[in-house]
Amino acid sequence: MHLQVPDKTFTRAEVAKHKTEDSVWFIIDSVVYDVSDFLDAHPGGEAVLRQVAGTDATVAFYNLHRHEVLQKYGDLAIGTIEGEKQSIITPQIGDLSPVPYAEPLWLTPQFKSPYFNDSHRRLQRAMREFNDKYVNPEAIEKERSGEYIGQELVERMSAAGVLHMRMGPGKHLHGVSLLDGAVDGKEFDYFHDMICCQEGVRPACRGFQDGNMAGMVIGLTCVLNFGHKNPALKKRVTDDVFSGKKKICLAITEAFAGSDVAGLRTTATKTADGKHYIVNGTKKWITNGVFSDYFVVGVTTGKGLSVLLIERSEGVETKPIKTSYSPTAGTTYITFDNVKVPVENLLGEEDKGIYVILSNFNHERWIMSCATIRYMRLVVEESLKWAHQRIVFKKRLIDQPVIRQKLAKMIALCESHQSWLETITYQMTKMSYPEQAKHLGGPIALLKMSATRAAHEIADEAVQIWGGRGLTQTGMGRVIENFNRTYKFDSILGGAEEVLADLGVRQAMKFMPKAVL
Ligand code: HEM
Repeated sequence: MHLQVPDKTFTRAEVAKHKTEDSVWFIIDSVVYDVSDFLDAHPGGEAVLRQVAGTDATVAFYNLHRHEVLQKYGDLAIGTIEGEKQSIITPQIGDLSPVPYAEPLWLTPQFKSPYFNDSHRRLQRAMREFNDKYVNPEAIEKERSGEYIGQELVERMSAAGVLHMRMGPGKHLHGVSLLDGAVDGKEFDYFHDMICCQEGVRPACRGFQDGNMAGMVIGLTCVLNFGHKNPALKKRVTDDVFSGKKKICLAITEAFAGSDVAGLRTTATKTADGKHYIVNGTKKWITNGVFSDYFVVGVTTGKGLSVLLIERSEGVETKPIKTSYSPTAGTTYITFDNVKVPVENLLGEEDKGIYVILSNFNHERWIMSCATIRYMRLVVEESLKWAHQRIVFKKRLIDQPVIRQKLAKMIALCESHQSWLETITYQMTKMSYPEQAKHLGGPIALLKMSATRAAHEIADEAVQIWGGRGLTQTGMGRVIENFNRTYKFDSILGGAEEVLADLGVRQAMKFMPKAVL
């Protein structure tokens, strides 16, 4: 599809006359723009527009702007040049990108994959359309403004089953309408899960990506899997969260303990009548905490760790923490001051909360790998587009061998990690939960560790390709700037790179045969 412009046509000679004080016209990709009333409003200033008045400004324009600028300011177009057609494609809602390597191979028509069936492809199409229409515009707006996700979007995601799908495969999907039947909840597997996760990265707003119910993805799991002691509570919380009425988060890390969860210092002491716990302590870096109603909290209970579901109530205070990504993520410092929690709110067994916490880790780390790897691809796509459109030293960037070297490295890192991710995902579809815990903890830890190392390399190369724009939050380099500023979140959250590397090798050590040498 091309830009929608008025039917009128002009000759190039007619356009050339409009370079006067009162009238400034120019041509971009065969479309004629009258910017006479836009001169004052142009963010790049009036002088630059006057310099190209009456001429074909296509090269100059694309050297400085993203194509989407022309969609936003479509009213400035007054017609096309007689006998000419637009050549630049305007992406439409739901479209796949035609740029090489911009989509994973399984979505590239010429390539085949053993892993994906029709329901995966249907879900991918439906998810992309849904995100393009509803999620991405809000993501871009909220990433910039720092406001939290809007209730209308949360409810729309709830009605479409998008919130449910974010929790991965399971009974919670049975009988739920998922994007108007794009996939049946019973056949939803980890490849569907991967699709939801990877499609969600495309607006390139790392803060909003977490602000968009990341707390639910890691917090509600504990209620679904370990809330059996109190079925009424489990049902109420699950219904509240899936309907979008209430929000939930996972509160484990503290100023005292990050990846080292055994060092937690928030205490839960039973009252004399044995009916309540009294919780005291603090939690730090809690995603979505500021706007959450429910907190899944790691506490010490004397002989070990336990996990409690705590409702926002007297003694619970939350305040935002400023981080290097957008405040829209709702990163929070929480204090619990003599908070009274019914014993029925215990998730799993007392003093055995470590199993509740650990049970979350593999899926969380796998999700983070899906997202990081998809974000890397977005950076590759943007960089390929930019390298073809940016002219420096009288050549396109792509014509410089040094730029092609950088792109080659970026593409290779991206493709190799996606392939590894798909291999592990396939194992997940074939293994029971205990088998996954036994055999995949190590590989998933190594995948996440390696993906974030690759992200580090890609961010570094991409900023070198983009120059100042890779450090500028608005305009052409927006995606690169966001990636470079935020990729570190994934190398810390859910287990730091070094901790995961060590875990991966220690898991392998467990399987070493005794007599190898
Ligand atoms: C219909 C035509 C145009 C529109 C709607 C437009 C709009 C914009 C917008 C929205 C920006 C802010 C940065 C961004 O979002 O990318 C911008 C920046 C700029 N524009 Fe334009 N522009 C147009 C044509 C041109 C042309 C033809 C030139 C020069 C030949 C030009 C030169 C610039 C410059 C130098 C900047 C600053 C870029 C930077 O900070 O990196 N613009 N323009």
